Amino acid sequence: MGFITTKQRARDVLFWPGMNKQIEKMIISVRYCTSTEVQPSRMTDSKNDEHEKDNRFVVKLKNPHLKTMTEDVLYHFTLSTSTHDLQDMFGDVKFVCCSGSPKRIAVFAEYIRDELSIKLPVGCTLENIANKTDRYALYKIGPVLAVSHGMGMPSVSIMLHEILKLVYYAKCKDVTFIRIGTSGGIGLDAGTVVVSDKVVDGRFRPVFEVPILGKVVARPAILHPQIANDLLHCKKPDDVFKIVVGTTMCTLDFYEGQARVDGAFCNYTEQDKKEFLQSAYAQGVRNMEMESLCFAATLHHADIKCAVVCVTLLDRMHGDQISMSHDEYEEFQVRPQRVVARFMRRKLRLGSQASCDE
Ligand SMILES: O=P(O)(O)O[C@@H]1C[C@H](O)[C@@H](CO)O1
Ligand SMILES: O=c1cc[nH]c(=O)[nH]1
Repeated sequence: MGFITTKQRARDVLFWPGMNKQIEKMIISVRYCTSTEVQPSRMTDSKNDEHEKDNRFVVKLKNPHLKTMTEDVLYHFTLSTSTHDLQDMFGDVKFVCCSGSPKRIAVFAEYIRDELSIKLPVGCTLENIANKTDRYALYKIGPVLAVSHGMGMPSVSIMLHEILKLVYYAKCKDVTFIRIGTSGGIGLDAGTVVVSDKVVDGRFRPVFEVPILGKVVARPAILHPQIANDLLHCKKPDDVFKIVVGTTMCTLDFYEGQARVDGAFCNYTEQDKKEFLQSAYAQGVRNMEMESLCFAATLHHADIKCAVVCVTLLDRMHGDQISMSHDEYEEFQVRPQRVVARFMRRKLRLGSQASCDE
């Protein structure tokens, strides 16, 4: 769990290889305020019990080497299979929600705690589980893991390798990953929430290319259509923002990669840029960001359902610079979080069954 009492925060618990499992479990249950202390999710009826036992839903990884390792260190999260009981800490995770910025993911963790009515024990605060490193931030809020991934695909890829191993060692079942991001919109008002139905690279190709052992391996980037559809239906009539579905272009860079003319370099004209954006729009592209391709391809490769939901910060048809006020930015970035919260409440059967009620 991601909860540490203020008293406990000061002293660090020592774990060592070969530590008696019972002692280790006790320490972890005190340190992370185990799931018995938070309100259990309502996915516990008899139908779901059967589902829980069904091994088809367990996270499996296509790496035979993992089975031969005596210890696996999830280096960028300062977690390890020999110092942490990952199953005890994370075994009940159903959703992994990801955003670029550690600050935004911390806000999301607090927000989702309230939305899912997760009760922290008296004196406990939500704590960054990866607080010994400044690479990523990681929070656990009942069945939700909230993790930051930094900017760009290399950073997302490292996060995904380690979080996928985490959910694998934790024996998590039926997990869904959702990227909750910001993006540049194409032909959309700023503040629109885009649910991606497809992701493409800067050349309109729905594949993520990874050079491995000197050869390019192309992994198809595929999102889960049903989840995209469910997210889209989490719209409420009184929302002040639109939710649309569209293709997301994932680029290697924020400036030239996204046809901006305001980077340090630019050897094309405003007209060239306009034509590129118009051509993208004609091909169904509604926003641009920098992580979705690696996200969709890696999770599809791991046979895990995933979705991408991003708010647009500007309409790229009208300019390149993002110059909104801080308050507007804060309000915009919470919009996709609200949609995802409704979706998770619905899946966890909290509140009304009939809709994505908040
Ligand atoms: O998850 P976020 O909203 O941080 O992702 C987008 C894409 C880039 O990483 C970054 C550029 O500002 O924002
Ligand atoms: O224009 C934008 C805005 C946010 N993120 C991007 O990648 N591009």
